Amino acid sequence: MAEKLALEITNLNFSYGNKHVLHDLTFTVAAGQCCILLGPNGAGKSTLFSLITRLYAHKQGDIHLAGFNIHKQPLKALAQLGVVFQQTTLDLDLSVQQNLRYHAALQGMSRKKANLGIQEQLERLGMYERRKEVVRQLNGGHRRRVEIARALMHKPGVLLLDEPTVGLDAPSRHAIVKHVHQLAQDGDLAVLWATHLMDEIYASDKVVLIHQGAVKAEGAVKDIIQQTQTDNINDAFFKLTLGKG
Ligand SMILES: Nc1ncnc2c1ncn2[C@@H]1O[C@H](COP(=O)(O)OP(=O)(O)OP(=O)(O)O)[C@@H](O)[C@H]1O
Repeated sequence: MAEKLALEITNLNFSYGNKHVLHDLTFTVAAGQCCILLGPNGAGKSTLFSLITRLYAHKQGDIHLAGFNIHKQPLKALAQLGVVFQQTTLDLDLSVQQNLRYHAALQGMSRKKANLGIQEQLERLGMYERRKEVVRQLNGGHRRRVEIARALMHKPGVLLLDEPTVGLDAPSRHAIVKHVHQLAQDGDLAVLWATHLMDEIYASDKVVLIHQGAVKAEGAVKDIIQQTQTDNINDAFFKLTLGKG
């Protein structure tokens, strides 16, 4: 059976003024797939996320979410998108539940639907018992889980996470990585996870390696290792980005 494509990036180009930073980027993420967007600092990961979320508009290439072109059918396309940004955007003085209710109200969800969504998402992330706690009291890892729950409340088909483990300690990082992989596996959720940390990659993941705004390798972890004739994804990364290995 053909894969159901949730995110399609096709020949995408982007410049800041006359600085051309994305070069003919093309790759796909299927429903149920966890795709690691791996790239060193300055590779273009955040720029790509800004284009997918329509913070910036691209002039060349296409982005489709669940088959909807983000230029031609922006509302339908963006309804398929959940995003966890690098910087936290929770209100620290509100409880977990209040943060999520506020977000649900902005999305135009009824109170009943919001409550059901909040319960469902917080339970999946092991945070439902903590819904009445003020966010300021939560550690970084638990705050991240609340942000993931918030991003999933409207049941998007695609979840973008921009370096979501920055600043977290090792156990919290490990827990977030595990949770997100589980979310992709359990549902039909396509995950695009930007990172430069190799230990966040599972063997079952798809990897898109970008460097200087261009895709240098795309595929299953084992295929990239084979293509680069290296022993592990770490060495493959260094070979493709530094020409070493
Ligand atoms: N607002 C901007 N104006 C001009 N150039 C920019 C701007 N934002 C990013 N860039 C440049 O675009 C390129 C890609 O940057 P981007 O932030 O997308 O990379 P990144 O992979 O997200 O890096 P990091 O891991 O450091 O966040 C870099 O050369 C960067 O200097």
